[in-house]
Amino acid sequence: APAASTAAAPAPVTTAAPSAAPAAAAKPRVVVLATGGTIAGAGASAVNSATYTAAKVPVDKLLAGLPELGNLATVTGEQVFQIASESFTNKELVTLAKRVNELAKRADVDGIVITHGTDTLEETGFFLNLVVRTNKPIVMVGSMRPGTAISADGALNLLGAVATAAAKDSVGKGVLVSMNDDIHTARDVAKLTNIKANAFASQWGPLGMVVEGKTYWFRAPVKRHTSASEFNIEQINELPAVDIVYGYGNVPPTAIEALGKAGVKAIVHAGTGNGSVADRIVPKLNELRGKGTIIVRSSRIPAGFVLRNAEQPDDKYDWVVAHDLNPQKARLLTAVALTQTQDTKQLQRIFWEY
Ligand SMILES: NC(=O)CC[C@H](N)C(=O)O
Repeated sequence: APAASTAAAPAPVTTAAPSAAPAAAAKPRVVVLATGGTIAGAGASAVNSATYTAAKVPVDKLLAGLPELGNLATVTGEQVFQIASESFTNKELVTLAKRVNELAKRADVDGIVITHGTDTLEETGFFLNLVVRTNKPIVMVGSMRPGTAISADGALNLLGAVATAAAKDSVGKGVLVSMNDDIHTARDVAKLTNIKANAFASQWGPLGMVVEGKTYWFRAPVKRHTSASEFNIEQINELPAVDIVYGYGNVPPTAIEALGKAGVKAIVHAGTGNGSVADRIVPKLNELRGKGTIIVRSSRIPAGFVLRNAEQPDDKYDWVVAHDLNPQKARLLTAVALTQTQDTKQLQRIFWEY
């Protein structure tokens, strides 16, 4: 058998028998970073599919319960946090992104899986997609039922996520979300259904599927991400204050006034319809814009996109539109972009490109 040092040599063009290098050496190495959520949840009984405590089970136990992972990759686990994802703050996002970045730079890591609560999974995934400069697969995964429930979905989702992180054809596709047999780009995906296992959907469709530990692809992202991003977590230590106000009938200006007083750097307005803004709210936003606050016009509608200068004269008001990003993702892109520029033309370019 050839020495192990020849393993990286170009593949022979003959049909000679494969080298007898140990199988373990050829296996992709995947690190599972655990942050909590239902995938680490536990309930009182097997019928408790929706009533349970999230973030209980440590990563070692999750991995030990799924020995089949060893057929796909050499898997190691690391507990980063043990929280429900609604309690994530900017601090956790930055800490996690820095850890993912460190691991992605290591020669002995081929892919990274992040177990996460589903409530803000799309936010963390999109943030990583913007700031971690790597081509290596980064795959987010969660579950809708705790491991103690009948028909728990966590084990299969985790198997799919490790398979996706281990797959060579996942390279360069940015941060992915592997849930319920689907593979989504973290940029497009959102939690759109509660309770049920098919919680996640992308308005432009998933990228592919993962079935019995094998990936199948049908499309690829066209927006800038990871290695093609102008942002880099190595230069980001904190995020500026950016918050969201919601649009609805009879909305008072109270929340906007409070955010203005709190000194937020930007407000994302989650408007009705095509990002429409109530007549009494417009002057409140413009008053803050006059003081330098960035105004981003998004929509509470989960599909379609906000068209610039429709519904509101964005050029005249010097506002930015969120394109097709939902308000929570628009918050993150605004915060990341503000670490580089305050210029609204640049900010709008960034919203078109990412
Ligand atoms: N299905 C879930 O993961 C939801 C549990 C919890 N609210 C969380 O987001 O962490």
